[in-house]
Amino acid sequence: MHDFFLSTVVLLYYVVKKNHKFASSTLMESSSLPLHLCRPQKLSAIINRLYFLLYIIALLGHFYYRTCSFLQTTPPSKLHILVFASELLLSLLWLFHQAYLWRPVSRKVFPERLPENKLLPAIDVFICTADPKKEPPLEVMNTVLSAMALDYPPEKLHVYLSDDASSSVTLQAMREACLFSRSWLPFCSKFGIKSRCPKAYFTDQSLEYDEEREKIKRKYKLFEENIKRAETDCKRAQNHPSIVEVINDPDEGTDHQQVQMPLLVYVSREKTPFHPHHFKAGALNVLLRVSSIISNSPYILALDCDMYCNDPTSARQAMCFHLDTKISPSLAFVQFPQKFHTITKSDIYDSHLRTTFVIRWPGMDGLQGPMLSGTGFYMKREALYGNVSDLGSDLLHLKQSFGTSNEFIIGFLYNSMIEDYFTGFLLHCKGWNSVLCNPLRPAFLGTATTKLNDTLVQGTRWNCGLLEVTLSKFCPPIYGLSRMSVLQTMCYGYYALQPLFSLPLWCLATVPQLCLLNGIPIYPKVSSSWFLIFASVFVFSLLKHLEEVLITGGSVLTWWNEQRFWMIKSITAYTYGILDTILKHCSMRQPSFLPTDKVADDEQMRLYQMGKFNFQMSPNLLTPLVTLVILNMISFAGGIARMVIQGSWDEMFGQVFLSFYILLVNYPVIEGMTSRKDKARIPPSVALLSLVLSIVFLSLCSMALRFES
Ligand SMILES: O=c1ccn([C@@H]2O[C@H](COP(=O)(O)OP(=O)(O)O[C@H]3O[C@H](CO)[C@@H](O)[C@H](O)[C@H]3O)[C@@H](O)[C@H]2O)c(=O)[nH]1
Ligand SMILES: [Mn+2]
Repeated sequence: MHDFFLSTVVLLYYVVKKNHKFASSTLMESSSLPLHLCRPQKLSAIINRLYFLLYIIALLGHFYYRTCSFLQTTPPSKLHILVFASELLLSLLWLFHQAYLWRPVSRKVFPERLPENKLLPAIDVFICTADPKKEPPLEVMNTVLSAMALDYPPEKLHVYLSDDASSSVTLQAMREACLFSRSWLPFCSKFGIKSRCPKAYFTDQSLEYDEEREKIKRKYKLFEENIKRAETDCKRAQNHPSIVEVINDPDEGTDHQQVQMPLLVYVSREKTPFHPHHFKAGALNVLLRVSSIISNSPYILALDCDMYCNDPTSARQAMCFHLDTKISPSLAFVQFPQKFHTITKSDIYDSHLRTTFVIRWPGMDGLQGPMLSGTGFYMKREALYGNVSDLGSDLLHLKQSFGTSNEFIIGFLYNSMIEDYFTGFLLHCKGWNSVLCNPLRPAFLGTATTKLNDTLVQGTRWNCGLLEVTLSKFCPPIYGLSRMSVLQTMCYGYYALQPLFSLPLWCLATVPQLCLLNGIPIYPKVSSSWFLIFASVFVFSLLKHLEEVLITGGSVLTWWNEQRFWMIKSITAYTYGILDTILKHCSMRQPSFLPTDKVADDEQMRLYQMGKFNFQMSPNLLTPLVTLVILNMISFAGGIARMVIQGSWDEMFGQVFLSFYILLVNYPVIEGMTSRKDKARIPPSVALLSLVLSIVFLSLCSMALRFES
């Protein structure tokens, strides 16, 4: 039986090999055919530019009105200045965002036109894990196995796992995974399996099982049990020596009669509590150095430990760009969009990051290329070994920021919590390009955060990371301007300023409301034609967002959820991102990168799937949000009363509507305070505290206003 199995595999191997020869000989004849095509999304570009024109006219009208009314009232009121400043900042961010919409493109690849296997370049796969509790070794091994099973010549594939926890369980799991891969890899190629992450493959209910499939399933179960048994004593060490273990060396010859396998290496770098280890960027740089000695492949695929390969052909797809001599000299990386398998249709926490991967990256792809996104990219190793001189700084200083090696002085950059954005930015500044590869079948699938608290903590970390770059000498809108095109600079500028969204949102959720309660109009009268200008600025931006969502396969519900979550994020994650950065600059807080939880308990998953907000979270994050909602409830009720009693609806309608809109969008928060009785509702203590805070704020400010006038 065993022999039969082996000979089938060997036979298959030769058939495949022969086919490749055939394929490559046809390639020779058709070598003029392109490996990929890039098509501008003409219709989108036309719509976007028309919208830009229309909107800028409305905005200019808006500014004109504000300026005139300032000139009429001397001195202009402080509250009006605040509101206008907020509107200006929002407009600036809007302007930067237009760069993404200017020239979107889409691409198509033809992997079947690639040269024969022996001409393909080698690839080192880097997988990072940091915490066996939050990132269970079984899941990590599934990612490792899916990478080993990539449809690529195995002798040209080297898989490295970096374990920042230095967990013996993970190391043991690697050995188990290596054993299992000896059955799994031949099985995948024999049956041409598309879904090569074992867990994903075995949970697919639609599969029919024959004898061989049953056999491999049993082996997987055994593998799973072995790891699960060990998982019970997972520790996350902070103080440990380094370990580099070659788990499977294809050259060692013990496997000579078996199927050829990729090299598999376990790496755990040394860590001491007194020496900064720079989180994921540090781990990636260690992998860069270790791999440069072992395999030194010219290309690198980086994966987060939860991002398994969902399409084994991604490497070949990426090579369609890297091997195209027309673009390859300046091509640093091919980025695949992040996609997730844990997301429900309603996606209440906007975990898809739809705007990023569906709107912004294709937009940048039409310029100099998308930003580096941490995972799912094929990078040219050479691009990371930068030319130091053009950073215009002394070597010692650079070593402090980027690590102590002379040879590998650049690698992934350290000064920011989001090493991907920062590293990608400097690559683009140095003239490298990138491309987005977004095939129909997702190349990689990961776990998105499905808990509100986690999503916001992650958002805080990202925004703090963004600000760290903005406040450094590499401030994107300034540093980028002389080094890349204006549009590409605007794209980076948008992210550089993104945390600042919190300022206008805080302002517009409090100041017009305060004014409403005190009878101070902020917006033009409904009966005046200026009102129309203000209304169109508001309505057009909503409609444009709706158009984008619908055109890219989303629904009205997606649009509404994204509106809400943008507000929530601005008030919480963006705000705390700013606060964290300030604290860090005053050395009152150490940078921290706690990995997100890749496992969800049943209760949490149930809430998420029902589309119910899970308010079990840090009160620090929840209180500001609830306070603003309560404040708007008060101003809305007060505003209606004022309109009825004084008949001032013409003057006050804008502000009453603003409060109403904020309440409407944030209805889940109101529901969480009032009608919900479950464990994940808003705790009454938080609601009470928020009520007190909003009353104190409103009364103090109202008193100050009276006092002034
Ligand atoms: O000290 C650390 C901390 C994290 N990680 C690994 O980094 C990866 C990403 O961590 P995760 O907790 O999943 O963070 P996310 O916020 O989901 O990561 C996103 O944002 C990061 C930048 O903040 C990018 O590096 C990631 O690729 C991107 O998916 C995981 O594989 C971790 O194991 C380490 O190796 N060492
Ligand atoms: Mn992640």
